[in-house]
Amino acid sequence: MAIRELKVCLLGDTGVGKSSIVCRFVQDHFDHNISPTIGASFLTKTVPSGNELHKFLIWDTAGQERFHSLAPMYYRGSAAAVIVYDITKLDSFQTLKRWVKELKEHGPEDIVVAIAGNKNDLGDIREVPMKEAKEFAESIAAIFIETSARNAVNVEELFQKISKTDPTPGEP
Ligand SMILES: Nc1nc2c(ncn2[C@@H]2O[C@H](COP(=O)(O)OP(=O)(O)OP(=O)(O)O)[C@@H](O)[C@H]2O)c(=O)[nH]1
Repeated sequence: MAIRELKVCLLGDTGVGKSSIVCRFVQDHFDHNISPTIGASFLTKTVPSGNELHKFLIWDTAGQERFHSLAPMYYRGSAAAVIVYDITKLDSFQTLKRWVKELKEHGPEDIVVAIAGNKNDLGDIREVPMKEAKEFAESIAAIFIETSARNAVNVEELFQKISKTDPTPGEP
């Protein structure tokens, strides 16, 4: 069976749940006390898709501002970028917009962008309306999905959507 490799990086503010999304996808596990990422971490997961196997090579970057300058090392080689915000933190949506701008200016030309509004299990304290985020995603032709790493909602779907867009492989 043919294996297609897909390099994906996760970007977004600290604490939005990037590592939790990856942990849910790769290990189907959620940790309430997960530590902030230092630098970046790398994980892989292979999933069957039709007649192929899709191997996701995932770079989970650190959201803390002091690590910002490392991000180009990860997004430059990626076929897709998942930019995550926290639906309960308006600030994290502003940070997402800055990531979109940075990717447009410095990222690979054909990079597939997916926007993930995480923590949708916390809808009662929501600060970012889904409609606003969806419209923003449409305006930049990005994939949009709300996820809950905690409740395992839409995490697999997020990666499925990325593989369906047929992103070109990133540079080595
Ligand atoms: N309620 C809820 N909490 C979540 C969810 N995803 C992550 N969290 C919590 O949010 C906090 C931060 O999660 P992380 O996965 O470390 O966030 P991160 O974006 O990787 O943070 P950095 O590594 O600093 O960039 C942790 O306490 C998680 O348990 C979710 O879907 N729902």
